[in-house]
Amino acid sequence: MEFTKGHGTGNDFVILPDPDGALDLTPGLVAALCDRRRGLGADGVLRVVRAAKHPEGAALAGDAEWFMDYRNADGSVAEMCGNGARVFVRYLLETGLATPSGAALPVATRAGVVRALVEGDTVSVEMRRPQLYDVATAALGGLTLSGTAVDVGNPHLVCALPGSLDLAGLDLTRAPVFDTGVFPSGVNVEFTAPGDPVSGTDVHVLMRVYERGSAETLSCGTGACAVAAVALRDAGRDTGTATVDVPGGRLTVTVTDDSCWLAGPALLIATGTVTLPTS
Ligand SMILES: N[C@@H](CCC[C@H](N)C(=O)O)C(=O)O
Repeated sequence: MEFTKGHGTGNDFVILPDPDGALDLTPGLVAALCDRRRGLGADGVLRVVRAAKHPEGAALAGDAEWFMDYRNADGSVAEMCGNGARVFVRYLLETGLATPSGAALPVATRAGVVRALVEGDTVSVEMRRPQLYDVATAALGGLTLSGTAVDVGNPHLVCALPGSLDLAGLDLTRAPVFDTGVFPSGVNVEFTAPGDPVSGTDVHVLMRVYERGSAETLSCGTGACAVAAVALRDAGRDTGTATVDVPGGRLTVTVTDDSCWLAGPALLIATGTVTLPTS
């Protein structure tokens, strides 16, 4: 099987070209590819399939030729992956599956069509505007934190740490416990602390994340969008720009009246072939 490896701010993916949708991408195969000791190692898999050749893609594609079939490292399916979309677009352009033009490139995802612009190392993706919809808690060890539930196509819970706690000191080796009544399909949990002012942006937030299906990752693009929307709300704003620092680097999020732009580096680092047991 041919693969490419790529990442966006350290959120890493195995990319599988499958234009005709011929690959039997089982949860077991995804988990084997993402295994960091016995496989290639990744936070998730991006299957590159022509929208018309994928049962979900065909219904969702609109004007998009390509469908991003995203899977978490444990093999589960997710609706959306912000960093994945940015890496996916880098892959389409570098392999010639899409042609660079001044116009934004549409990509179909389970959360609808997103549109991407590329400038040097930076890939920006326009996604839906995050919807803040509830208050919920996350428990981590002996700590219970209140947070905001946010829909970015996939589910998030954004919890600000009290000033007395150090973000870097949180133990994210175990999954936070959340309310399954609020999040029946699971949730990605972001922990945040305020950052020092950054010129040109309205808010600056430091974030760590425990992702549904992938455990702690170095970055989560949709998580950064959720965090930005909550920080802007807390600053009394509906729209604006946020700098979100994650363990893997820096993302910039711009929330507009009707959408959300996620910008940051997206890189391809290797290509090769892999053979793994499929069970
Ligand atoms: N890392 C991604 C999000 C991937 C999906 C997530 N784990 C979920 O299950 O919803 C991103 O960059 O957005």
